[in-house]
Amino acid sequence: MGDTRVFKEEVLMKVTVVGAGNVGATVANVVALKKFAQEVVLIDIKEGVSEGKAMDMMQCSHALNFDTTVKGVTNDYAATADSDVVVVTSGLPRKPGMTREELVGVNAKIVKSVVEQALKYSPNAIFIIISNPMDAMTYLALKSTGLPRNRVIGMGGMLDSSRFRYYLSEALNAAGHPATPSDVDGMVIGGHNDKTMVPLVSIATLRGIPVTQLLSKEVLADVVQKTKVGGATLTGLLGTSAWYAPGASAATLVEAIALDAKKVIPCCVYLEGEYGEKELCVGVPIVLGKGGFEKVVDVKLEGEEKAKFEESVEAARAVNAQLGDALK
Ligand SMILES: NC(=O)C1=CN([C@@H]2O[C@H](COP(=O)(O)OP(=O)(O)OC[C@H]3O[C@@H](n4cnc5c(N)ncnc54)[C@H](O)[C@@H]3O)[C@@H](O)[C@H]2O)C=CC1
Ligand SMILES: O=C([O-])CC(=O)C(=O)O
Repeated sequence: MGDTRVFKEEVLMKVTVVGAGNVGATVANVVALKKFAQEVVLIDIKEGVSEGKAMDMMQCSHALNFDTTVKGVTNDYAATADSDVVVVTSGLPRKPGMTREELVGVNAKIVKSVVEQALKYSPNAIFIIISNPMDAMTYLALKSTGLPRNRVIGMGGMLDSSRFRYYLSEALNAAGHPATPSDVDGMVIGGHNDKTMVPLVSIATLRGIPVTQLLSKEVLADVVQKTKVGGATLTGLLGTSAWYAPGASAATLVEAIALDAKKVIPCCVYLEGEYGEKELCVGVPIVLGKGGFEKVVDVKLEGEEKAKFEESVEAARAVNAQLGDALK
């Protein structure tokens, strides 16, 4: 079968994934499949679950040809020491009928405690926050650790943009323009919530052709609405929230860091005046490379999209206000 190792000396990356549930296990699995990391440590509080999932993944390595070591541990942060990236998925998922924001109280305690423990053992790590409500959890992780803002990144925009591309491709196909989600370019910014995320219709394209030239206003409004409630739709179908696309999206962020890819990806980061905002974390396009986020990319927002982004910022601030004592 030959040597399939793809590690370069400078890409000997160690990744910790906190939470070995649906999303965390998927992140670990996709990171291993992508073959850029030397080691993935999966950690959970449930006895045996991380160990079992890691063992199951390692037993894929022959069939799927990867050399990453996946290790599972229960509560043993020493095993996570010197990780380059820590992905935080620990916490409750929502059930059908709930909003992500309803998870704020219970997940704030979990996220604060795991970030503090992980940081003790991996003082140089970049943190990727997944737990919901993600924008508030990213803000909490940043404020409670005092880390520089480039090392605390929330994942939501990558996933919401994938859903936007998916729904755009469906609408394009129905209108007689053959398209797969990967033929479509589209970005979602703002908060990761059902009501105020901002799919940027004005700059979405099918292989360079503006979708506004191919789809009616009514169809585009429907695509936007489906994108916004994409997570709730899946939660209704599954009885718990989604994991395949969330896991793949998080692994893609880890990969961009590992390979110093300098990819432009919408992520939730702390703003210091960009987009006219400060003192909160919300989704905007950033350049992602080995130092974490290297810069915020400015998209000139106009008209309705600008107003919608401002609404989204206000919604994110309102959830941050509920963090209360967790921020102390
Ligand atoms: N940002 C995003 O785009 C997305 C966020 N999510 C969020 O990710 C989180 C995880 O979702 P799922 O994996 O589906 O849930 P899950 O219930 O399948 O897994 C969560 C895991 O976290 C573990 N956990 C709880 N407290 C812990 C602690 N203190 N330390 C370590 N592990 C702990 C649990 O034992 C469980 O195994 C939820 O908050 C969900 O809302 C889910 C999908 C997308
Ligand atoms: O919908 C949820 O609660 C989980 C999530 O954030 C997503 O899938 O977008």
